[in-house]
Amino acid sequence: MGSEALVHVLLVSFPGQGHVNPLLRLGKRLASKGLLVTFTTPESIGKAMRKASNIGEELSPVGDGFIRFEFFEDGWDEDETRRQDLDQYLPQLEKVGKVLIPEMIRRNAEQGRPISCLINNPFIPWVSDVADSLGLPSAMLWVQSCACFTSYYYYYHGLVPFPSETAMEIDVQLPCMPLLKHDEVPSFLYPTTPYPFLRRAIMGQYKNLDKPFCILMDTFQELEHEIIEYMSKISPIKTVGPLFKNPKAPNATVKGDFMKADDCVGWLDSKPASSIVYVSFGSVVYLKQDQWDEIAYGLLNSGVNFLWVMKPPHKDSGYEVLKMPEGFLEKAGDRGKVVQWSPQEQVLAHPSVACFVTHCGWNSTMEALTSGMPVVAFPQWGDQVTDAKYLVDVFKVGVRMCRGEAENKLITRDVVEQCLREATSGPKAEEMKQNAMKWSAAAEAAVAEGGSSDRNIQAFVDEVKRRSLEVLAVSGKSTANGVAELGEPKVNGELKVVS
Ligand SMILES: O=c1c(-c2ccc(O)cc2)coc2cc(O[C@@H]3O[C@H](CO)[C@@H](O)[C@H](O)[C@H]3O)cc(O)c12
Ligand SMILES: O=c1ccn([C@@H]2O[C@H](COP(=O)(O)OP(=O)(O)O)[C@@H](O)[C@H]2O)c(=O)[nH]1
Repeated sequence: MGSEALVHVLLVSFPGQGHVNPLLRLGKRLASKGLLVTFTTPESIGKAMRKASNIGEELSPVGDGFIRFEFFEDGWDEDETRRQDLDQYLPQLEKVGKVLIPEMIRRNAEQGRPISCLINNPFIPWVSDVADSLGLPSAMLWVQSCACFTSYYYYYHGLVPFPSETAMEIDVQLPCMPLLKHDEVPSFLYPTTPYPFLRRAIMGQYKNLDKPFCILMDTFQELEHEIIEYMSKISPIKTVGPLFKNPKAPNATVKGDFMKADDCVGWLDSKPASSIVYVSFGSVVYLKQDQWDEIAYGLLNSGVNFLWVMKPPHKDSGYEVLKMPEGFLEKAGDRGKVVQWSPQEQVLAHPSVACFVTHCGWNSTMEALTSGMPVVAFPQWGDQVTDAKYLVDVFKVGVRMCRGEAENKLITRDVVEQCLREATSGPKAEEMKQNAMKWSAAAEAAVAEGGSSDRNIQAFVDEVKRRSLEVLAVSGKSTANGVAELGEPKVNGELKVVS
């Protein structure tokens, strides 16, 4: 390559799979539009990512730009159990991040790659403070729906009543949104949530919401049209989703999985079209044994083929390792496959898969919609309960199997079987498939050249470039032409170009 000059952005991610995936996808999108992107998250996760995914020291070309990784130590021993407690871990990340991220930024400038903009995802809002203190612009990638963004916004500012200790069961009406029943409001906002630390983590982000100059969102205009338009007047939001589609670099192999995906594509290939139910509850939800058993029997009794993700619990989570019911695997035989982690994007795109039993995490929701995949909604907590409401009642691509963990109700094998049948055959299944295909087409159009999300990404890239000239002029650290020089591979500066 010649002496190309690229504007450099630093992406700082909270160390959760549902946070790393969208931020890394944004990174690839920005790189494909000609930026140099450095992605960073704590080394504890970096280690898992390097082991499971295609990540090395090198600079990876993506479209017109490049992406590279640097990880930072969170200052705790490898086996520190306090990482499981966000009330302890988030302040620790802030303490070390406020020292190490500026050092990383300085080091990059010294190596000829000055950074022009910082982008973070929720739970680590101090990244904007770091940017401010260095005179750099910052942006935030919101990794849930615009509806949830709005719910938290109204809660944070106390604009409407939410369920409270004295009025637990009130419904919530927000502008441009369907009425949310009390248990369809993001559940971290319930007074009784078992995860108050996640409410605090989100509220921490809202406290700093005036700092980023732009709030990018992994959704698209056509999907949440009215609420996006409404919130755009209040907050500088720009929709850029679905991020997992990257038409300019569809084959970029850089991935951020924490666990190596089990091989299951050959098995999917061996099955008839639309014959498989894919079951996955994402990276953090962990069900109880009795519920797991009911799902297992529901799958058996319904007669469908199935691919089921059974991830091991985190060793410090305190969860008991789930077991399949006695004789289950034998009875299922080749009708079913159980894996620890799946290549979900590939699974959802596979013609043998008929529907997706999902916990309705926002990433899974966007991936399902974009892949034209009907869902059976099995939300547990947080934004999942709101996403389930939208999947079923607004986007009309889903059957509801439960209302969330707060209901504390065992969903029996009969209900599981009935939902699976409803989602895989008959008029309802067909209607949902058609709707899903419609969303898939809309999603493709949003990210295609000139589509709503593509225009927003381009505008963002242009803005970052414009601001980078200001930043570098002020800091006086500019290279001759004000941007990073990516000339010959630098052997000392860990910049090796692979093509
Ligand atoms: O990784 C975590 C951690 C965590 C805890 C300790 C630690 O050391 C590291 C990480 C805590 O809560 C989470 C909550 C999440 O909710 C998920 O967040 C997504 C994005 O906000 C949503 O779309 C999904 O619906 C929702 O299930 C996703 C996560 O990845 C995590
Ligand atoms: O077996 C699996 C399960 C999940 N995922 C990915 O992990 C992410 C999970 O994010 P989501 O928001 O759906 O849920 P969370 O794990 O944050 O609750 C999504 O991008 C999925 O594609 C995957 O690749 N393989």
